[in-house]
Amino acid sequence: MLFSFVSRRAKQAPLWDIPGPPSVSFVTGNFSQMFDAGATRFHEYIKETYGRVVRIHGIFGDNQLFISDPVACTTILLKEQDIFEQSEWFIEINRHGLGLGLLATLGAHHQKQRKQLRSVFSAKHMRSMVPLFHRITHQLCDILQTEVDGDRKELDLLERLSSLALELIAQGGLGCTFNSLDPHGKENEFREAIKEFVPTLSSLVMFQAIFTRISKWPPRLLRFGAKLLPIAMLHNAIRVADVLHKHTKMVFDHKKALLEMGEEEFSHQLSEGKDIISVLMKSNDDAAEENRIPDEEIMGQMSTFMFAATDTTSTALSRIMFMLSRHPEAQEKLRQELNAAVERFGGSDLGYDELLELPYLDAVCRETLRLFPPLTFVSRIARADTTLPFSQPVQTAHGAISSVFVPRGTTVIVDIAGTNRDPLIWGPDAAEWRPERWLAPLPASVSEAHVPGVYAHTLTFLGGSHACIGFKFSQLEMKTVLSQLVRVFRFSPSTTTEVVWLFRGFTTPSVKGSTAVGPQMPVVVETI
Ligand code: HEM
Repeated sequence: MLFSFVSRRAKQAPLWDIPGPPSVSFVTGNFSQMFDAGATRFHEYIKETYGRVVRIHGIFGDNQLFISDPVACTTILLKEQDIFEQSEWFIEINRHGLGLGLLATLGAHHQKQRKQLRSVFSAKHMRSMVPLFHRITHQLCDILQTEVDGDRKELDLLERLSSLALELIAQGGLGCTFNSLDPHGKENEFREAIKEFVPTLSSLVMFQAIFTRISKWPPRLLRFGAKLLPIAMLHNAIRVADVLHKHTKMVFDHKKALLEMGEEEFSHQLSEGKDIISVLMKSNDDAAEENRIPDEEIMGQMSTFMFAATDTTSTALSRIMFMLSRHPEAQEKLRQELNAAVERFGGSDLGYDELLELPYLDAVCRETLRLFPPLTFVSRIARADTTLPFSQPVQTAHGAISSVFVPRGTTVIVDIAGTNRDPLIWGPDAAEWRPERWLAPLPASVSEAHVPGVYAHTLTFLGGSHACIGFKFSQLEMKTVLSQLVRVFRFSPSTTTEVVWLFRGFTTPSVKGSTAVGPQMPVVVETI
């Protein structure tokens, strides 16, 4: 272990020349700055100061690259995606915590799973989700109406939008409910376990090296060993994983029993059998034996979707509502577009085609997701020695270089936010929130940059084989929610508190001066 550490440091010599911030700790390098509450500002600072390719220090002087160069990103995410893979730690911890879903597989196994899931995330199927999304959003509107009581009131919108996001994926993804939007709904342990998953993962980071080495041990043995150790966070991780497994199994078994009773019974579910997992199970049932997805993997996808869809969606929705509350003219323009569409189409809820054809609604979503991607970076590890090319020369102490040798084992971090707000791509106003930019042709620099993302020339939903599989689902959720909220209510900033956005894995809102209370986003809500 020591030998491989030392030999990797020696092979990393070419990386030492890449400019970057000084290390602040011999043990943890720049990690505290990379991950603490002010991390987003640090990420912006190092890009502004050192450029699109930055060397940062990891544990014990490990050299890592923080990259927003589009050509380097294309190599990492597309051209050499088989070399730049998720770390073993990420894959193994997800396998133990969430099960054998998309976040726990690589290579051919992962490709096979993506293929199996393609049709359930297709536009054809997404269309049938819209009435369900509307029904859930109506529930939120009813709650807000009761709270506002025909007047205006300051409310923590984050809490309401998080419950909404959870219910959208629970019903749309799994066809079950957590009663998150029921004012009398009881605490639900599955819901709590989903919320606890990210903090639990973060608490285990210090066991990363040892866990990666023993993760293939039989689960019973691992669990037995962990329980013997007097370490509360390990016991907590086992509890969270057990709750997730217990509930996904319960939902799965229920669906399986309905499926065996026949099509009619199956369609009597909350989602009328239109949720993602029901569609998957139905097509699996119809598939030839050799093409069937094992039950264990379907259950793994269930926890994976719950985990991947909840905080990302609530963060995105919160940021959109935050920006609209601070830009009343944009909010009014959106409201007018929505009202005109409802009048034109003669109904109160806009359908799939109508939602997708509204330019300003689309511009508000694109601009917010460009400037404030819920996941601001992703990490990959080079599984083999390779060379990373750049779009423009990087200045080092020994002259300009147009590529760098990256030895096996090096961590590269794709700076999603930095790429999305790069002034060389988006122009001098790249850091401004300006939905209007999407209503005119984009500058040539945008298409010429060839950013390897699946959405709107950005990396918000990433690109390559691990690109977000739920990005169409998520687009539709956001548009459906906005189409109702903005027509029924007016939103304005809190008059008593200031909201600050802090890094907690996702960039989440808090009240300045009371950050210890946890995430919240007070906004004044007024009935129109
Ligand atoms: C605004 C909302 C969302 C954003 C910004 C987002 C972003 C992302 C990103 C950046 C990744 C790549 C992570 C990595 O490779 O390390 C990803 C993966 C993934 N997302 Fe999303 N996501 C969102 C919503 C959703 C929703 C609603 C679902 C499910 C219905 C979903 C399911 C997934 C899954 C399963 C993966 C893993 C894909 C794979 O590894 O093949 N996401 N997402």
